[in-house]
Amino acid sequence: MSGTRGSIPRSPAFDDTLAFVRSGYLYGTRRFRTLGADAFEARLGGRKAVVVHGREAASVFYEGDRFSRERAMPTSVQHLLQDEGSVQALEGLAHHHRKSMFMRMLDEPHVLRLVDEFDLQWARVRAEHAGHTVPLYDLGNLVLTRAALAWAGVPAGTVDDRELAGRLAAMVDAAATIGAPNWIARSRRRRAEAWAAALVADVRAGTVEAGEHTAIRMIADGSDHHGAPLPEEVAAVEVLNVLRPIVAVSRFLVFAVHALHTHPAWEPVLAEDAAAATRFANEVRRFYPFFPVIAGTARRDFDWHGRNFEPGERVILDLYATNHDPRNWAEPRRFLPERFERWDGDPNTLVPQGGGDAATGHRCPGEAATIALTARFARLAASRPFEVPEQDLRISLRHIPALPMDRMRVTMRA
Ligand code: HEM
Repeated sequence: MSGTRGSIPRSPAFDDTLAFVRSGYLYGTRRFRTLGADAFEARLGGRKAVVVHGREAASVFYEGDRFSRERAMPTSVQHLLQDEGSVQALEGLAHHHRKSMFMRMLDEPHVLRLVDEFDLQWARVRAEHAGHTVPLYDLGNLVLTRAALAWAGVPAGTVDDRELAGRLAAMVDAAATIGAPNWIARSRRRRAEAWAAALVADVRAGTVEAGEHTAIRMIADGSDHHGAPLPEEVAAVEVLNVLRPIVAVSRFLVFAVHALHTHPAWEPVLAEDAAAATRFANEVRRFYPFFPVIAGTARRDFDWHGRNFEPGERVILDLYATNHDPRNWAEPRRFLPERFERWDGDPNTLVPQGGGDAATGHRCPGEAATIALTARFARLAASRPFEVPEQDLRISLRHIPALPMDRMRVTMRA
């Protein structure tokens, strides 16, 4: 264990937990600025961590198999978002094998089918709410839940979709909470897991039919890297790992409408040009706040930044600061979709869904689906299916995960 230690500055506070709670998404950005460094050491949640950001940091964090997610995030976050036995908890061969299932499930033909389901469900919900003023966030959760269920191959009528939408959304909404709200969301999650486990059992027993290439079928038939079938509870966790994040795209739908409302010049452009809608979706993902950070635990000894990292050390990659890093993004605080006309596609500069390579590391396998759904909805919204009434459009960067104050209320046209 050679190498130097201490070339990375320390945060001035003994413990940064309160600073993180107070500053939210801007916690890292503020410390990087005052310390004049792109990495610093801090105590967070009573444990030491090295907080890092930027292109190079994202590459070290995501490439080269240096980090696991083991004991990296507080259990309150871990249990709501991924949970034990999930792809995110795996490393090496086991991870590679499970990840390939997700990559197949979320390839281009599957993404196209998901967008088609989304279109159908949007048309249905739009008609159901004609003339009403509703929070777009809640509507998005419902549309995406229905689309995800149909796409995944869950037979219609086997689950209360409104209730499931609430449970899936709560897993993300309550991830950063502690105490009662977190416990309530975790108990709602356990009920969703029980439903998913029963569904997997029914698909395996043949009492519920799921189409050949559907996500439910692929997970029910899934095996580990030794060829053994996935235990029912692990398969259930992975069912939720597909449904929950599809529903989470609702935040980006809201942000897309926020962006269109505040930059109306984009409306005619999006209506005309599908490629512009993709650039718009990417700028939504870069500009607006979603997951602030991702934590990892070093799996082995390595040197970075003139410092030696030991196995078990915790590193926190600041995703928000990386997405707003002026070294890679000119005028990072301006919403400029046209910047993606010239973007070089570097996997470690645009990291709202992680960095590196999705097939080999922990980068999100659902990125293409997220971009396609957000771009599709931006185009739908540009055709003005609703009015945006007077409301509080502010987005507090202190609240994780962020949303506009009034959850983006819209009045659906008849
Ligand atoms: C709402 C948009 C989304 C955001 C902001 C998001 C964000 C992320 C991030 C930051 C990671 C990396 C976690 C890490 O490094 O440990 C990740 C991983 C993951 N995401 Fe997403 N995601 C989104 C949508 C999706 C979708 C649509 C799916 C699937 C349908 C999905 C499934 C997953 C899975 C299974 C992983 C774990 C991958 C692994 O550990 O190898 N996500 N996501």
